[in-house]
Amino acid sequence: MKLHVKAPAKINLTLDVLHKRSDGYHELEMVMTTVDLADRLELTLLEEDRIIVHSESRFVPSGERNLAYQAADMLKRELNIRKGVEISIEKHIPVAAGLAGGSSDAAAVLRGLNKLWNLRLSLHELAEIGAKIGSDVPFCVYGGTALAKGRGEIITPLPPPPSCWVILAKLPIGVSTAEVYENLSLDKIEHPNTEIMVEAIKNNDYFTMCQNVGNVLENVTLMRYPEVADIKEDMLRFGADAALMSGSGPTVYALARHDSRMHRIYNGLRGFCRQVYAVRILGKGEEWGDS
Ligand SMILES: C[C@](O)(CO)[C@H](O)COP(=O)(O)OP(=O)(O)OC[C@H]1O[C@@H](n2ccc(N)nc2=O)[C@H](O)[C@@H]1O
Ligand SMILES: Nc1ncnc2c1ncn2[C@@H]1O[C@H](COP(=O)(O)OP(=O)(O)OP(=O)(O)O)[C@@H](O)[C@H]1O
Repeated sequence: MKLHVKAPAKINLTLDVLHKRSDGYHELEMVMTTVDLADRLELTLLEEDRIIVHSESRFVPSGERNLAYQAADMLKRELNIRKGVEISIEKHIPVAAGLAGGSSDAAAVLRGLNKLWNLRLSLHELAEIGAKIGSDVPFCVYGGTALAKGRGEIITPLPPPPSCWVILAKLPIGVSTAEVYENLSLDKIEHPNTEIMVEAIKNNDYFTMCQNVGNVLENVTLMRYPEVADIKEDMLRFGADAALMSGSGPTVYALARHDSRMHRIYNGLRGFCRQVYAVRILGKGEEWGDS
């Protein structure tokens, strides 16, 4: 028995850090949404008690270090399952890019195995198990658009944001999320207004959404890699309605409402950045296209 699962990338419309916690994590408030750039996973049921993960991408770790492996393993241990699975990952989301690619693969495995192993767990239960793998996994279990709090695992679903193009640009730099959080100066933060962003989404107000994107991790990564700041500047010069870094970076994205503006930004960036993608916001959860 085989199952195909889609694992979409996420972008941060906002990312705010409130304080550093005693467990070493940062208390967050952020608005995230999934976009139509996705990995594809094939899950094959194994009767033997074994997890196999492979991918043709040379950037993805094999075996136990892969978050998809960790998701299957966590589910087996939590529920004492004796079945196995072979997971094949077709990687499309750039790795270590701020787009939660690994977390989304893990979430897709949780959703997929819920069906393949006939577990009947709710999304809430899958998200709770996902939180033990990584902070972004619970959001990826739900997909769509959400306000995330805590270390990222407390999820409040939101309606889809106003429809628009998202042009993503990823320079060939791999960023360590832990290092970015470590280098954040909490006293120098300019906080985005999460409440206004949530209202803008609820009111389907594209321009208020564009005016209020903000990510406090941006300064850390942009200071370290000025070439990422240059790409963001270029996006605005080519006519983006908004431009922002996603997660801990280095991917930056531009928002554009009209096709002509999207083409101008996409073609302008393609001249000097190899990994550029023009995609739509997926917005709604449960649009994974699993089969
Ligand atoms: C930047 C974001 O992608 C925004 O959605 C997430 O905060 C990161 O999510 P993630 O990659 O799933 O993060 P995890 O694998 O849980 O943590 C990686 C490292 O990031 C730091 N980290 C992560 C989340 C958080 N709320 N505070 C932190 O300080 C910790 O040093 C942690 O060791
Ligand atoms: N299935 C996977 N796909 C991609 N990376 C994986 C996977 N499993 C483990 N990893 C490891 O996880 C690390 C982070 O990769 P990922 O692409 O998830 O980063 P990210 O987009 O910055 O994540 P986030 O936005 O959640 O911080 C990489 O160093 C990679 O080696």
